[in-house]
Amino acid sequence: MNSESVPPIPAVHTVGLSRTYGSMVALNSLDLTVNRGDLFGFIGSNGAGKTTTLRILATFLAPSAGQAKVLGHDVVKDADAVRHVIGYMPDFFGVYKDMEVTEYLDFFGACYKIPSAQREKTVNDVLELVGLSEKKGALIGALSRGMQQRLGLARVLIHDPQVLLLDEPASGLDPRARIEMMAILQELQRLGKTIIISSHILSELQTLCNRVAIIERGKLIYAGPVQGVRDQMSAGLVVWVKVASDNSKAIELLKGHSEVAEALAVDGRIKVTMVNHDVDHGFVADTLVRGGLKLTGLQEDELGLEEVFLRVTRGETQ
Ligand SMILES: Nc1ncnc2c1ncn2[C@@H]1O[C@H](COP(=O)(O)OP(=O)(O)OP(=O)(O)O)[C@@H](O)[C@H]1O
Repeated sequence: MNSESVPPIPAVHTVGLSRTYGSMVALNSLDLTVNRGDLFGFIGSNGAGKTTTLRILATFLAPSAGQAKVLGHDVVKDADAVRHVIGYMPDFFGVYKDMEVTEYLDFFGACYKIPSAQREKTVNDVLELVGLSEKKGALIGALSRGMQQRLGLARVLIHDPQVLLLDEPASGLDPRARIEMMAILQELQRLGKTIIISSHILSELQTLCNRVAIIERGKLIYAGPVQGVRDQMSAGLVVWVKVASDNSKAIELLKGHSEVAEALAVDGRIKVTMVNHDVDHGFVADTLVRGGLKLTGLQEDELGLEEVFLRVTRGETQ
């Protein structure tokens, strides 16, 4: 085998990863690959197993069965090596409210054995990355929730890890703080980090992540590009049509077309569901115009990830 054909080591690779708590199966044979450089969304409703997975990857929790590797290091056999390459931000973390921002980061820098001569620069760099340079001397307790989350992110960046495991980093943030957090994550991806972000807030991951995995009851339901979720889950493309008059004639004309599975009037418009997802819907306008009708609107239905998720999980939350 020549060197070009050796596949790159993925950022995260799990095979048959399982975790039980007594008789409760929290994670059920999870096979997951996250490539280097991915901004990877890990999606699941409450209790789906996201935190359990991230804690195993962060070496805080032992798997009951299966294997997990981070950049080729086994999380059980090679836990120390894993800890060096990851930055783990738990869903709930205590902040030392009476400490100043720089003191706090300096403390964690010392824990990671960053030499004191380097620490000031490292702390300044991470503060700049998360947009907190102005708050260097502030008491942590006086920071807003969004700032505290960003400080938490700064903390996990202090040893310059390659893989970030972020458990719901945007939870509890207002829309503005959430957008700021997402912008920072995009910047970190641009800097070459691999980022796994868990969330049940789907709409924000839709545009942020290049790949997503959906888990439910500890089982993987989907892994791949965001667009793939929509394609896989949407039975047929939906197009919304508006005609100047005579909806019933329009429906009759459309129903006569072999690509149309269903056409029905909904709130003054016509919802046209195609047989397939990847159909060219140009024929809809042709059919109506040739039938003597005046078309006043035509819009493809963009199936949101939220809706897809609901379809995918069929409400199987615990
Ligand atoms: N220490 C524990 N002891 C017993 N059961 C646990 C423990 N930790 C988690 N579980 C159970 O394992 C399942 C998965 O939990 P986990 O926290 O991984 O889910 P999650 O997807 O992160 O959920 P959330 O979005 O609510 O944080 C849940 O049913 C949970 O109740």
